[in-house]
Amino acid sequence: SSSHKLYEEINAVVAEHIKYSGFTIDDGVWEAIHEEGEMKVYRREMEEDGMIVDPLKAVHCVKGITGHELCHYFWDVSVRMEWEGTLESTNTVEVVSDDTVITHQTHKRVWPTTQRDAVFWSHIRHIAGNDENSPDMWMVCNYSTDHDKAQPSKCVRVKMNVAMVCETMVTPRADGKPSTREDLTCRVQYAAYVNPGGWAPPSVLRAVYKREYPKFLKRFTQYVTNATADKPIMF
Ligand SMILES: CCCc1ccc(-c2ccc(S(=O)(=O)CCO)cc2)cc1[C@H]1C[C@H]1c1ccccn1
Repeated sequence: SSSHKLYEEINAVVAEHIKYSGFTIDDGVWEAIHEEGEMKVYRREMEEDGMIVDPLKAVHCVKGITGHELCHYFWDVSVRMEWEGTLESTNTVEVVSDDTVITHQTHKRVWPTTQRDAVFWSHIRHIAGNDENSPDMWMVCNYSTDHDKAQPSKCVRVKMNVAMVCETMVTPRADGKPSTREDLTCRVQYAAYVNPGGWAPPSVLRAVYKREYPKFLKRFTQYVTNATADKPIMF
């Protein structure tokens, strides 16, 4: 229930991501590391106590799906192993409410770094737009948290703050018939702040992120396109 102690933090993190999801990348500070069709991936080089904590931002445009659908599949832990190629295991340690779960997941080891795991709350939210300058958005935030049911493990625990923010464009049909998937475009903004939790060779980490983030975004959006193709539109 929204009285749960987490909601104060959840609301603050959501507000922060809405503030920064202005869908503008001030090119001066963000370095493009990957461009493929509509997908553009950027990073800023940043270190904290000698550790690489490069913030990552990606924008994408996906035809034929809605922001609600993309966020639903990003939030739904039960399908995560189907699209997240770097995951070794995932375990839901608490269902906080019907829009918030706490998950403990381990990532496959990325040689030569030590294996990582993450414990985070994952919250899905619809932000109803009321006019042009406050668009209708769907958002999922994944934010590191502690949980006594998350077994201590051999892994190094990462700290992360991730947001998937989506807007849906529907082109009105000339014939006034109900929209079909050809009329849909989902504009995606993905932001990730991952602190690796322990030292790893900077060059290795930067190479991993440069390789893995575009791969994950491409594989995830393809997964949602396939999963929704023959289903009614979830607006
Ligand atoms: C040493 C750092 C290891 C490492 C820490 C963290 C993550 C990571 C965590 C969460 C999310 S997500 O967007 O919330 C989707 C839910 O899984 C994406 C990535 C990935 C890696 C490693 C495995 C690499 C990677 C990097 C980027 C994308 C996918 N995998």
